[in-house]
Amino acid sequence: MKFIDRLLGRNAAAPSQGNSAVSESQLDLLRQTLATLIDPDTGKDYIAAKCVKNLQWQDGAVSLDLVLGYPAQSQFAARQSQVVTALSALEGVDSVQVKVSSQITAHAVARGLPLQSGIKNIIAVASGKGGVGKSTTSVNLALALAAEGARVGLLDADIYGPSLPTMMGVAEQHPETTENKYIKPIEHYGVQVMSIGFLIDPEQPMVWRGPMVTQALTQLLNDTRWDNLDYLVIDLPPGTGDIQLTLSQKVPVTGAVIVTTPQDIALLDARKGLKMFEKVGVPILGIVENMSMHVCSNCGHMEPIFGEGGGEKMGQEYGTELLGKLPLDLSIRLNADSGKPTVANDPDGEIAGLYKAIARKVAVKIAAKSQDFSSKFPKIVIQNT
Ligand SMILES: Nc1ncnc2c1ncn2[C@@H]1O[C@H](COP(=O)(O)OP(=O)(O)OP(=O)(O)O)[C@@H](O)[C@H]1O
Repeated sequence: MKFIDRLLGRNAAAPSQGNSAVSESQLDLLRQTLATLIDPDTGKDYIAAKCVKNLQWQDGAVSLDLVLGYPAQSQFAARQSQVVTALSALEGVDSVQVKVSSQITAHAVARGLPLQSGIKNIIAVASGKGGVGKSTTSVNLALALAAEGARVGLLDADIYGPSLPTMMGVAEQHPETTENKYIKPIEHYGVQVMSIGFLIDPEQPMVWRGPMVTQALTQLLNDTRWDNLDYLVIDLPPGTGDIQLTLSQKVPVTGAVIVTTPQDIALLDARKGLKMFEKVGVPILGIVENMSMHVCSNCGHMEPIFGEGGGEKMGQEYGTELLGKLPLDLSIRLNADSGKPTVANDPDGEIAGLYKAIARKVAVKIAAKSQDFSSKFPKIVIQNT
C-alpha cells in the first residue's frame, strides 16, 4: 500500500478517487441485481436483509461476502451459485467470487433480562402435555442447529424425567467441575449437554417442590461453563405450572417452541403453554406437530393415528407459524432410545431434513428479532426518570 493511501486511511484494493464515479455506478448495478435475489429462508432479498459485505468490482472481477444471520451450512453452495449465476450474467463481469458464511448475534429477550454469560440466544422447548415428543424434538433441534454450523448447548430442565443424557448417548458420563465452582457440560455430537440427570440418582423419585426445582434449574443454568454458544436449547418440564412460569420469568429466553401432537387433548394443553408464554412476554417462535402421520414400515400405508391438521389450526388461531411436522416413525424412537438421535444417526435422511428445516425456521425467526447490544455497553444503565 502506498504511503499516501495509508496516511489517508484508503484501502489500496478500493477503487481510486479518479474512477470512483464509474465504480459507484458499477457497484449500484451489482446492488440492484442482488436486490432481485430472494433468500428462500428469510423471504427477503440480500440487500434488504443487509447480507452483502465487501462488495468489489475491479477489472471485470466481482467479489463479495454473503453473511447470513442464521446457521445454514447445508445451503451455502446453493446460495453461492444463486449469486454467481445472477452476477455473471451482467455485462462486463468476467468472474464472480462469493464467500458465504453465517454470523449469529445475540437477540433481545423479553422484559430486558440480562443475557446469560456465554450464551447468545436461548430457545425454550415446551409442551402442555407429557409424552408428546418434546425431548426428542429438543435433541434433534439442537443437533440440527449444530449440523448447520452453530455452536449449540442443550439443557435438560425436565427435572422429573431427565431423558436427554440417554437420548444423547451420554448417560454414563459425569460432568467435571472447573475453577472450583463451575460444571463443564458434556460435549457429544458437537453439542454441549447439561442435565439434572447427571447430578441425581435416576433410580430415585424426584420429590422436590416447585421453588426447589426452579432454584436448582436456574443454578444449573448459571453454574454451567457454557462455551460461547450461539443457541442454548432448553427442554422444559411438561406442563404449564409454576415451574415453567417462574423459569420463563427468570431465564432470558429469546423465544419458545411448542411441541404438540395433532390430538385434541394435546392441543388443548399446548394452547395453555402458548398462553403462559404470552403472559410472561416470551415470544412464540412456532409450533412443531409431532407424531403427525404414521407410515407403515411394511406396506407404506399412511394413517393419522393422532388426528390431522391440529397444529395448522392452532397456528392460525394464535397467529403462530407451524414450523414443521414429524411423522410417527419407529426409527425416531429407536434412534432416541439408543442414544443416537435421528439427526446424528442419519444426517442426510428425510427425517433429519425435516428437523433441519425446522431448525432453520427457528434460527431465521430469531435472526429477524432486534439485536441485543447490552454486552457492548455493560456499564451503561438507562433509567426512566
Ligand atoms: N415422531 C416420533 N415417532 C416415534 N416415536 C417418537 C416420536 N417422537 C417421540 N417419540 C418417542 O415417544 C416417547 C416420548 O418422547 P419424549 O420423551 O421426547 O416426550 P416428552 O414430551 O419429552 O415426554 P416427557 O416430557 O413426559 O418426558 C419416546 O420414547 C420417544 O422416542
